[in-house]
Amino acid sequence: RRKGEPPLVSHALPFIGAAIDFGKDPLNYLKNLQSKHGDVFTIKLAGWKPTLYIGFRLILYCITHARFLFIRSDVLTSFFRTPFKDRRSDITSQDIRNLLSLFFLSRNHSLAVKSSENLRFFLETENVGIIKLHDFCKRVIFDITFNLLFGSLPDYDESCKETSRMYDVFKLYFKRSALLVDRIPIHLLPETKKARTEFLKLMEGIEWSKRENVSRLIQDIVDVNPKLEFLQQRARHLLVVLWAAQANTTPAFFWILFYLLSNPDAKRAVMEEYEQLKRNDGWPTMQDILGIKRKDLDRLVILDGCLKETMRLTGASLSVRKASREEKIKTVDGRMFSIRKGDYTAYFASVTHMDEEIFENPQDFVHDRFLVSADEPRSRFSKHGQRVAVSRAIMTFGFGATRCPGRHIAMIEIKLAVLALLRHFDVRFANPNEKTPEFDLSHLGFGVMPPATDIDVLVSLK
Ligand code: HEM
Repeated sequence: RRKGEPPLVSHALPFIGAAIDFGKDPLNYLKNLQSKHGDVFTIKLAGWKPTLYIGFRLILYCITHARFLFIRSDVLTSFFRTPFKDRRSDITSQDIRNLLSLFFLSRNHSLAVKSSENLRFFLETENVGIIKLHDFCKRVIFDITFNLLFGSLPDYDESCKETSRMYDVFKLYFKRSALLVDRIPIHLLPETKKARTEFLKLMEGIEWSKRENVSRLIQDIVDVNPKLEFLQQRARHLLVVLWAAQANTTPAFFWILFYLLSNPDAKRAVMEEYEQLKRNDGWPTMQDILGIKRKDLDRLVILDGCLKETMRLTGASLSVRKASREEKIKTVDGRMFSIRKGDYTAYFASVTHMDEEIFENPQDFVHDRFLVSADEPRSRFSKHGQRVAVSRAIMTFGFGATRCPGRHIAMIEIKLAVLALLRHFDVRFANPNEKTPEFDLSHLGFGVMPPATDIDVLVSLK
């Protein structure tokens, strides 16, 4: 260590360093180190050495290269402007069809009808069915994301088949993809490698000129290099975007459903608020549902609060930055730390999310934790006597210039999916004493941690 640099934690295992302890129980491990080394320290973690900030509200100088990838607002508008003309007579309820098409956010509301095995099952049979909730969420989010970003084929049935084919391959790739992010070489994961090769081929084979409603984001990527020799690179880029758009949205959708099902008061409050707005106050009716605007959704403050609470409880993003020059970091208590050019720095969101000074009983799901009344300040959270904005208190989407560019899409998508499902279906735990599943820690650091085990839910048409 040079003078002024953060303390370097020593570990019993030289290369692996903190990887095993961090992987087992990250929050307590970091808190323990904090009590020994203070708010800023450097650990060794499987070959790299990130400097971690533990204290909240450190003053961070800008030490990153900005890696912008904006999803343009026209993508959002296109969600709502696209007509949905595929009306099928074999759907059980007009309402479901309309509402589901709304949340599938694209002309091809494929999931509503055919391509989702689960939904098709209960849409077509109207029977009570038991489904695996996490599997269901994976399928739903893939359908939404793929059709939203990549558009769809003009022929409805062909489009549904294509989505199904893509999903079957993607799910094999997705299963172990967390290990790739952890830099495990893909040749050690033969099934994942095979699925990736197959998926890239499917991507390379897409005939873009024949598709409808391709999002601007994807169209721009496609247009950047239309030449044949770059098809493979382009396919890889597309795969990364498709992955990023689902890896966290899927578990977030799972967890909000789980918490709402576990907290009847919360579920009731969410649905009552929705029904009331719809009844009284200018919410678009089913007929003009395409006129729905983001500001309409923003009025569902209870639902918004439940989603924020979900993101707080399950979000474990590790925001990593590489110093592009030598820099000094100043903490709120006035101490300075030197960071070398090329060093990695990291902030682990759970440290804030589980901070007892900011959130009372941080382990609990409190559905109205983020609700404020008109006469209250916008945020009631504070640390060291200073107010903490909600956008700072929840860091599941990361922070700063590289904060997730898909965060608004994700929030809208999840809210609409929750409303559509709970409005039209009775959803209950198959086991009334269902316990909260453990987190799958292999996703630690990415965003939202998925459940380690799936749960059965009982679904029937209302
Ligand atoms: C609940 C859902 C989501 C969560 C929790 C989430 C979280 C994150 C986080 C933590 C990052 C890294 C931010 C940082 O470095 O500070 C990120 C990056 C990214 N996310 Fe998301 N994300 C979600 C949904 C989405 C969606 C729906 C899309 C696309 C439509 C998306 C696209 C991306 C992309 C492209 C990046 C890389 C940005 C860059 O490197 O500049 N994400 N996300």
